[in-house]
Amino acid sequence: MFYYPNPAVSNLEHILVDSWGAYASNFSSAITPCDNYVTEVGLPAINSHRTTSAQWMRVAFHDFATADLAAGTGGIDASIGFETARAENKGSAFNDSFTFWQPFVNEFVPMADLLAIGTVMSVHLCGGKYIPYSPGRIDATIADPKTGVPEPSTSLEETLAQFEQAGFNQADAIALTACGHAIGSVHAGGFPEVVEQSAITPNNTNGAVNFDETRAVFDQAIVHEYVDWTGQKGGALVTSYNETSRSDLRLYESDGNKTMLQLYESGDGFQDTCVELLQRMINTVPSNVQLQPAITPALIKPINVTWDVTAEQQLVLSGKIRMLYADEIRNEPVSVTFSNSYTESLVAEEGLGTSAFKLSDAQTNAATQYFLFSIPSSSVAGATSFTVAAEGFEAQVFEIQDAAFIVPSLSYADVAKGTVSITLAARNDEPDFDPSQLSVEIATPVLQPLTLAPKIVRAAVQVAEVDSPFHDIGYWSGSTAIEPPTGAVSVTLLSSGKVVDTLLLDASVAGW
Ligand code: HEM
Repeated sequence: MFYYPNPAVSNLEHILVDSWGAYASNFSSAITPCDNYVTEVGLPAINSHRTTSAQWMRVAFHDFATADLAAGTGGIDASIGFETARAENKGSAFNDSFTFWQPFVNEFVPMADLLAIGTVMSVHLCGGKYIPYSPGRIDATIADPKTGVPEPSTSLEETLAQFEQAGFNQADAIALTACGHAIGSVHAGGFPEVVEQSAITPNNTNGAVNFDETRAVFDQAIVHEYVDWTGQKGGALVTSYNETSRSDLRLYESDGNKTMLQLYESGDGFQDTCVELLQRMINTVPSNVQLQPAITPALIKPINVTWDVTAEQQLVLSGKIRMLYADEIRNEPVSVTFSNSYTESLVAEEGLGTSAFKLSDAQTNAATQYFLFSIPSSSVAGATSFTVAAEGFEAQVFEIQDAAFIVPSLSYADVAKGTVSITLAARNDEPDFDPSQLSVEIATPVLQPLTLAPKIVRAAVQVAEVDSPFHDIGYWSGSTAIEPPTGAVSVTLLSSGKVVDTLLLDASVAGW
């Protein structure tokens, strides 16, 4: 299967862009609407007063908070998964979030990248601006030996020292905390030292006290209600019955409320401040990690483009093209032209999608439309690329190759048997292509002890030539044992060590 520009960016771009409607990513569905609690369903979810979007941002903060900038350790590396038994990481947010994110982890998408994109999505879908999102984080394999997430009882001096070590000065610490506490609640269930148990009622089963009157909207209300002393007055960490637990009050007052007043007066500037600080937070990574350039929404995106063999033994190139429109869907034709000159005008599917993105200062959210194609190999023989063109779009070229590929309909993970079976197809009539140089590797995300973040187990698959229905294409098959996968098993086909094809098997909720 061809992933553009690569499997990691293709997967993560889907999460970023496809928010609602046709092919909405199951990731954003968890925080739609923004007060949704995905861990429970129906009335229990509503009465829980837990907020998945808020939990995601809290998890990112706690993973980040043990960063030591000078030492180059910690930051967003999903080590928080190993650290949930620490008193400083009380509450259900960590296990709830990791349980939800687990099926999305695969060889190309580490838990740490999901942790970061969780904050981007919560802010972006729930009223805030887009935090430029760069992938490339690496999952920790052990707990961060360093502790130090601020708690409600932590002294001001220690709290500021903890932020300082992670690269945030006093003004940053105040503003970042106000941004974080723009959504969500403090729960008496986990924090009886902050919220009195009387807050727990049949309609509020965890005794949630919201930070502001707009619990699930990423807005400035937290700052207004604190400064104006209205509504929730900044929330339970300001007003707690227990003076020791008034950590937000101590922090906000630590510079004589200067930062909070500046945020108050900055209007929309609050959102920009949050973008800047939250971006710094999610981009704080161990010094050996190199983040990739920020992902931008693809205006033209080929999806699930692959060679496959039909039941009638016909070799076909199929897939879809997602078009992303800044405003209205245009009913102009979309065409695909192959490098051998074969061209087709594509027909749109009925279902439309909506993105949380607004493109190039458009007033409305961007919209998506999908175009299917399925083309016999005889029409595109020898083609090495295809060009997608449509009125109002710059035409884009996407590379393909047909020397060798993993056959999707003949490759599968059998979870009950604990095996992966792969069939690959390769041309045996091309003088400069030698099928004997092909090798297959798989990478399986599996459970590991002490954290809900899967680890990736790699294995080679030995293949042997088998019968093929074609005279110019040979088949090679093989299988290998795997542990139960938690997400998509990735299959990589290499020719003399160079990747020629990739296929994610059983992507289920993480797929298209
Ligand atoms: C002095 C610093 C901080 C302290 C002491 C603190 C403490 C807390 C506590 C006790 C809760 C309640 C959790 C629960 O009941 O489930 C909470 C919630 C939350 N915190 Fe913080 N926090 C701090 C800074 C931050 C920062 C910097 C962020 C993010 C940038 C953040 C994001 C959140 C969010 C989103 C929630 C709501 C979670 C939910 O509704 O489930 N916090 N915080």
